[in-house]
Amino acid sequence: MTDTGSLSSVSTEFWERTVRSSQSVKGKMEPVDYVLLGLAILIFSCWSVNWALHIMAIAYGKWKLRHKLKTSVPEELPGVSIIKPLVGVDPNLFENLETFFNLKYPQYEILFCIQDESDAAIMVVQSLIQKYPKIQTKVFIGGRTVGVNPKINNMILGYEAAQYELILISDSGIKMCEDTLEDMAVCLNNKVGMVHQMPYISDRSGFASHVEKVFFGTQHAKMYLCANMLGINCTTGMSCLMKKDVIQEAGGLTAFAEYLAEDYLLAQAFIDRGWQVKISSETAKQNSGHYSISHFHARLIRWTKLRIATIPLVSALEPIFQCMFLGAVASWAVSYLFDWTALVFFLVHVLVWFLLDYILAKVVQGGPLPYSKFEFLVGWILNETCFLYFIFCAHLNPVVEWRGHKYKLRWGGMMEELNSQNNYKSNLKHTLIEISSDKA
Ligand SMILES: CCCCCCCC/C=C\CCCCCCCC(=O)N[C@@H](CO)[C@H](O)/C=C/CCCCCCCCCCCCC
Ligand SMILES: O=c1ccn([C@@H]2O[C@H](COP(=O)(O)OP(=O)(O)O[C@H]3OC[C@@H](O)[C@H](O)[C@H]3O)[C@@H](O)[C@H]2O)c(=O)[nH]1
Repeated sequence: MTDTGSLSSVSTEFWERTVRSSQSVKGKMEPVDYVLLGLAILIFSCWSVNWALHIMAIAYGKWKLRHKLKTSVPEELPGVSIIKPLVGVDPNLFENLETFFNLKYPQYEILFCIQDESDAAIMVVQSLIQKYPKIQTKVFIGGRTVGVNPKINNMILGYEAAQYELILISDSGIKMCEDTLEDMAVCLNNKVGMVHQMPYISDRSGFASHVEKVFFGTQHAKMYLCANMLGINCTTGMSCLMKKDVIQEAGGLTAFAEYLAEDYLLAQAFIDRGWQVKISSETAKQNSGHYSISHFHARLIRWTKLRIATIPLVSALEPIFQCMFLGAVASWAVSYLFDWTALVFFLVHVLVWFLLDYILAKVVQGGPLPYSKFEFLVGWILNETCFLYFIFCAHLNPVVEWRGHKYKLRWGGMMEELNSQNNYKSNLKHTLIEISSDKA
């Protein structure tokens, strides 16, 4: 018998056995039995796909995150305008911003965009500019209202003043290594128009930080790596390098100012114009000095709301790829299809998932994990059990709170500010404080 022949005889056997077992349990097949049978097979298929995603994420992570592209002529890399949108100061802000003054990159400028004129971030930035007078910098305060998204309003002056062909949007909490910018820039070519860093967490002390690290190194990394490997847009804009002319072609940053998920839509604009969007080999080191479990959970709920409004279909599928939910429904499916014991199946499912996540966490870290196995276990259980609750909370209330302002999300990802009488439209100041000397 040929391979195809044996395969089709196996699948016929599976069907006959499945139908027989359903019939033997329930007597003659009723329409509802067909529905249950179909559902059980669908769940079992999703369950099988899930393991493929796990393996794919580990393999792709191992390859991509360790496979640095290099250029033999770094001095020929195009100039980069780095936009840093800042709101407030945290204990790590100075240290994080300082890493941008120490980049090993031939030509770049840093465009600090500070939302409020009374923000203490201005002092932090000024002291760094004084410390590194050779680095090209500009400071913009107050932004300009071009839409509702406050990050875009804040960045717009910096964006318009950018003089180089590449733009790096880099959130306030990001810490760079000396070669991070080069690592990103070498990924761009005549096919790849945008490169972003997969979100991760720098090594900070404390359980709250470990929980975030476990999340970004496991369930988040799994989907992020798989999506990127399959060419599916899954872009978080905390550290994104892109070609300015493509953004201009899409209408400039202003074109995204009505949306909360401006990062995802910006990447989509590149894809729609035939450009590829890739991740770089280094992960984004989020190193905000303010972190706690409640802050982390609030952020994940905000992101979930934003995904529900922007890409409802994907969001509807999200619970299916959660460990506990998938384990529970798959346990029912296998007990229905094969008469397996649901509880034993569920426990084995959770154990294997946990072990694969541990392997993935090590791959993403790329070195020894800064937490113990016990901390990983507790953080993992917390993340896996809370996620369905986040999805529930996100569905319950479409109002998003971001840096002290409230926004209501609409289908399609458009947003509307709720407390607009307090918003910063009223105190806009388009101020350019200082332009330092050119880099020597
Ligand atoms: C057979 C098709 C199965 C599709 C399954 C889809 C299940 C999606 C499950 C989880 C989603 C993961 C989300 C990744 C992180 C997003 C973080 C985030 O919310 N960032 C926002 C804030 O910066 C940003 O604005 C939004 C980004 C949108 C992300 C879009 C996610 C699409 C993910 C698709 C993953 C597919 C994996 C491969 C499936 C075969
Ligand atoms: O009102 C605001 C809020 C935020 N921001 C800036 O936007 C950046 C990201 O802010 P946060 O760290 O609070 O938020 P997140 O890390 O959750 O952002 C992430 O999710 C939402 C997307 O729109 C962002 O592009 C993405 O970076 C920071 O640099 C912050 O200073 C503003 O400039 N103004």
